[in-house]
Amino acid sequence: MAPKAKADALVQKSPAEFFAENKNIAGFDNPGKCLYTTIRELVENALDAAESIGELPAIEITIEEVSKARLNRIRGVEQHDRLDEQLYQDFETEEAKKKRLAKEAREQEKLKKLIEKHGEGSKEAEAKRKELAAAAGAAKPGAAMRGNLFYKVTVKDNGAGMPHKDIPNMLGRVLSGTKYGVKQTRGKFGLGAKMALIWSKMTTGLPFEIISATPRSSSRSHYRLDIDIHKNEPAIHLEELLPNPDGWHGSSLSLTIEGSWSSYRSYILRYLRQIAVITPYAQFAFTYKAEDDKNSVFVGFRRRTDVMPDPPALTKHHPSSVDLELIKRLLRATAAKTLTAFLQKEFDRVDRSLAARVVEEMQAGVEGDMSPKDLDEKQIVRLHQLLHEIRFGDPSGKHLSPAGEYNLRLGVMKELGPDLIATHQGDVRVFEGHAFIVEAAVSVGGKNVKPGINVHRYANRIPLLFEGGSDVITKTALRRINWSAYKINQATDQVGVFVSIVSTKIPFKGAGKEYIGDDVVEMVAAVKAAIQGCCLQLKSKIMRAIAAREQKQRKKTLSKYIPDVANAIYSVLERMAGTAAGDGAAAGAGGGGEEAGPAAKRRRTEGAGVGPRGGLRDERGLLPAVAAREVTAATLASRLSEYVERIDTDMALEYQVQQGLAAGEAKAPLYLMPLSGRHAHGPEVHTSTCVVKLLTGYT
Ligand SMILES: Nc1ncnc2c1ncn2[C@@H]1O[C@H](COP(=O)(O)OP(=O)(O)OP(=O)(O)O)[C@@H](O)[C@H]1O
Repeated sequence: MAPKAKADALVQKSPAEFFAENKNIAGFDNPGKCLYTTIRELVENALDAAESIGELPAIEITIEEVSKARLNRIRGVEQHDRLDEQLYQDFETEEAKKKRLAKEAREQEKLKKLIEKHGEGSKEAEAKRKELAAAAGAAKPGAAMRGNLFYKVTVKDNGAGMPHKDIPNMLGRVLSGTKYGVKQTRGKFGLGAKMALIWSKMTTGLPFEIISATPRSSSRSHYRLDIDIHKNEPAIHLEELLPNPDGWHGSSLSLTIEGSWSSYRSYILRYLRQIAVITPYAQFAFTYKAEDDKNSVFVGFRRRTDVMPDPPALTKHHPSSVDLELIKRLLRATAAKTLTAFLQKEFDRVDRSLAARVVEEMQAGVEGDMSPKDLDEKQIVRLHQLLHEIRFGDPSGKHLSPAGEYNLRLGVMKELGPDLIATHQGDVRVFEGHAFIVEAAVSVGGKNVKPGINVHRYANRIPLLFEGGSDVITKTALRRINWSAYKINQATDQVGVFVSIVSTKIPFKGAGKEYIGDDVVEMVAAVKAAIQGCCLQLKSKIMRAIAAREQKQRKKTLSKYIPDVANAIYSVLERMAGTAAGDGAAAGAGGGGEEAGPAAKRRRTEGAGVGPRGGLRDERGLLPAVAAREVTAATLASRLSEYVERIDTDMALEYQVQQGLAAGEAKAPLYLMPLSGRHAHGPEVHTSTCVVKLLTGYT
């Protein structure tokens, strides 16, 4: 008989337990990704903290390798000598070892042959070498473990710091933070730093080390704290106040975690490079301290501007964005005494008269001067329905803080140095009652840019590096833009597409904040419009560049033939000059063969006048000058070169004029000089925007 199934026991989990068990939801997938996400969360907190007090961010990021032996010393664990080697993952039998070594020898032989065939340093040899290095690592027992090491991660900022008493809850309680309001911030969920702490707890067991000071504080808070995952509560190991003699403000947060620098190094550096693009007013100093110093890395991203965008402002909930629960929460928390005042005070775009009209519409005994706390369940439901049915004005978007076209352009120029760049900032748009702005930059060329469309995504000025395939920005750039219409070759041009979305609500898919879904139609349209705005500007630049290139090529081609043409013409002229009296055939050939005979010869030899720009012929005619060696092949070549040069300038000018006319603006040089009493002026030309006085001379 089958055993009787036991009813599943009821278990309750704290939010900390939930996220510890499902850490991939928050971007903590594997040790390498955990190292990356830890840095990301701490850097974004640092930027938010500096910008919140209008301070130009200066952020130091340090990753320090911690060997297992050192970690054990820190944790007070004694050195462990193995008793039974066979128990361990990295144990290898003699036979397996022999097999592995034989295989490695065979592969080395193949590499030798490739070097003989293609040469040392060739693409083929290098590819094989890489393959061997990867295979050698993976083939050894226990390899899966070996890439992962332990790292002490420290991020220090010059931001707002944290109030002493709030630090344990801010950093030791999952889902607690100061960024839940309707405001554009990099952080949102009150989760990131705590996830890093949970990861640290799961892998090294070491606590958070925090030093923080608020502006003008005479002391620095020093905490060593941990999180009780079961209770979702901070566990404080050390709490002290240190003196702050130099008035420093900011925070320094340290964690020791397991990670994999080797596999996520490129992501970490790419992330920093991209955050430097969108935040050129910030300064980042990144140090990787390896146990073996020759593997250490330092990368600095200097501040390129002191112009910081206006900080985002806290705004009110838009009526169409609230759900039933939120309305109840607002009703419970409000200080407003009347329902009309409640609507006016708690919601965006609701003034006194609109609030009164909404109350009127609620009917069923609801009065404007009743206390909002007296609304019963049915009345609240009615209010919720009305807030979603009534047409309210759109949020203004003034509370948002886009990077700005200036910063975006500067950042791209600084990091990529492209040949061409265009930027565009879209209008404020709205989805689900939240304002958003999309900005874009599209660049062509530059250093380290691969051929094709290279998409860089930003949300609330955070670079998004993962899950690009599903993101609204990637999908729009790759599928919804007809690049060839803008003279851009999608496959071969080195195109950088930078799109930044800022909003009080970014529709991220998941708490890891890695990508924005492609299902918000308003966002799809705004992203497309922003990219197209850049492309339109680029198109005219590209067409101008193509015309200039073609012109250069034309000039090069013409110039190439000048020596041959000059020699050919000159040899004809020489013959004509030497045999002018009787060589009708030669003269006919030299004149193109369409006119022959003595009269035509006379016209040619006597010349048809002087060229308008001081040509080759003088009053005696060309042939006597040739006969006297006053005109040589070199003279002809030099005159032809001048002509090609002049045609080039004329064409360029004509092109410029046409371009100007095409763009609806005729261009002419304008000279400005200060007027003095000595200047006499004659007639005046009045236009809609200015008066032009024509100078007639000095008095
Ligand atoms: N470097 C810092 N300076 C000042 N305050 C900080 C700093 N780091 C964290 N905080 C405070 O701690 C809170 C919690 O941070 P945490 O990273 O856990 O979540 P968050 O940034 O609010 O949201 P998210 O999970 O989306 O990143 C923040 O809201 C902020 O108030």
